[in-house]
Amino acid sequence: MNPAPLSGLYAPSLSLLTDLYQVTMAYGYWRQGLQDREAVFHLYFRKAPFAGGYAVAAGLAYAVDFLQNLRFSDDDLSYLGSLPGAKGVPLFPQEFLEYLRNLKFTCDVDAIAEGTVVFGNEPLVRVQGPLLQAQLVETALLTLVNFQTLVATKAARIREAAGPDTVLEFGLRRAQGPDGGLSASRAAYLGGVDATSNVLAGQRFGIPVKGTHAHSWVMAFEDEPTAFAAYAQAFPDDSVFLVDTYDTLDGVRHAIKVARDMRARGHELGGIRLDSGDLAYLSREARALLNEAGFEKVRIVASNDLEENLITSLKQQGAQIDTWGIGTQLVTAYDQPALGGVYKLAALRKPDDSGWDFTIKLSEQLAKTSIPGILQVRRYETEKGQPRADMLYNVAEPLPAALTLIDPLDATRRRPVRPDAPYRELLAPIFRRGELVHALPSLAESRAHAQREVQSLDPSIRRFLNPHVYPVGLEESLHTFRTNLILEKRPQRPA
Ligand SMILES: Nc1ncnc2c1ncn2[C@@H]1O[C@H](COP(=O)(O)OP(=O)(O)OP(=O)(O)O)[C@@H](O)[C@H]1O
Ligand SMILES: O=P(O)(O)OC[C@H]1O[C@H](OP(=O)(O)OP(=O)(O)O)[C@H](O)[C@@H]1O
Ligand SMILES: O=C(O)c1cccnc1
Repeated sequence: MNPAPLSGLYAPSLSLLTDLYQVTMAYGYWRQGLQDREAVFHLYFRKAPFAGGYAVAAGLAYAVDFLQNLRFSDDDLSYLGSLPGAKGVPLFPQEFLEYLRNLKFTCDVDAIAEGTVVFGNEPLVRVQGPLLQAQLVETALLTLVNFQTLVATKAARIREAAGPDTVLEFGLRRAQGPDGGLSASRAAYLGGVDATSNVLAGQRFGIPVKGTHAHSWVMAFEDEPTAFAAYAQAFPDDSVFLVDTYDTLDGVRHAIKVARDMRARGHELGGIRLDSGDLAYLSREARALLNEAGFEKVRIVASNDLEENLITSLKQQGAQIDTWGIGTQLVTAYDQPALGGVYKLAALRKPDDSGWDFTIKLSEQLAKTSIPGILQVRRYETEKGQPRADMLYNVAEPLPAALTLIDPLDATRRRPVRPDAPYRELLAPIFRRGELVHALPSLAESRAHAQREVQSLDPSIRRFLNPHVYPVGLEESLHTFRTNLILEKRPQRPA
């Protein structure tokens, strides 16, 4: 089941979830009669986030929901019609608004499945269709895919650090507003956390919901043992006590006392939570106290501004923590709050329909120069399914028999492709002529896919510190074409 992830969160129609310039360009194209010229855009980021070696694609289900519902309502049109230009005349004439009223999304969309590991320069989404439409959806696609890919990647890193431990996402209170919280909970689950404290995300996406209690629960009673006992009365088999309100190790002793009473009544304490102090030391001490008292199975949850590097360090210090509660750092992607995904025009059908004009955006930096063509990503893998290298190629041109990958940033770095190397193509058809042609996987399936994908990467690419750079190359004829196009477009100024 795939509930429409955006429904009810915002205005009845989300078609204005865009930058004004998409609408002004749409009007301009319409005036020029260019609205139906066939165009191809790619959505991609340039560099994996968090100085990491990979990203986990996410947000496609939101993008599909958005595109399926792309229609301008009467309210949308009257709002656009109310916008004044500088001289007080309406920015958009009525005839254009009538055009928008009848507009239906008719593009082809190909995309990389959520949960797939992806690298810089690889199109996560490719939109091909009438120029006006393909341009119009830029901003929404970027906002939907950039943030979730960022958070799913952060979650995958936290999962990597936590190993087999349980990871709970606790971020809603610190998230960037309601959808910052909701879509972060979704992306965090996709990227590998086990459960969320966010009840709306549980209801909407079927994510398991879990939690403990706050300090205020303890503060609302005369003392800590009374508070724990009261919580155990309410949840005799589902209690995790927060033990650090006054003194952590005294708190553990109080939890043990109440756990004994629970056991006498046939119930078991689920866990304790540490939320301050030296988590390595306190968790070791807590584990020793619990084990001595015969509570080996009581879990130790830790929270307090945790992230992947702290988890790694705490494990190295011998922390006895088996459940990690992660809020702020995960849902706000604290160390890199935005993924710089972009959406670039890469091909335009020639006016006489005789083929394609491939387009390029130049930049002073080669890293920011776009890649022309109608791109597919081919992932070469070992027989065991470990990714070895990715090749970007232009599906509109024939592929040569002998393939060579060329590093887009350094043409001297080349790799010939073994003719029999197994591969898979990452971009799959999602929409054809505006019709959804792909059965989206459930969130749980995408999460399982993400875990397999990240696990399949070599540890040198997964490590946090100076990860190995995964090879992504341009197919040689694409590289040559791009180089020539750069030379053709760049002004050659005399020395
Ligand atoms: N053994 C440890 N090694 C490294 N970092 C730790 C360790 N124990 C805790 N931390 C982290 O140190 C940071 C600060 O914790 P600190 O104990 O200084 O303040 P605090 O416990 O948050 O205080 P407060 O009582 O205000 O919550 C947190 O991010 C916490 O997760
Ligand atoms: O630290 P995070 O990763 O964001 O995890 C969520 C935090 O939210 C709760 O704290 P609370 O709102 O009570 O604030 P405080 O513990 O930071 O004082 C909880 O005790 C965690 O510390
Ligand atoms: O359930 C918890 O322990 C929890 C939930 C939200 C934020 N911090 C902790």
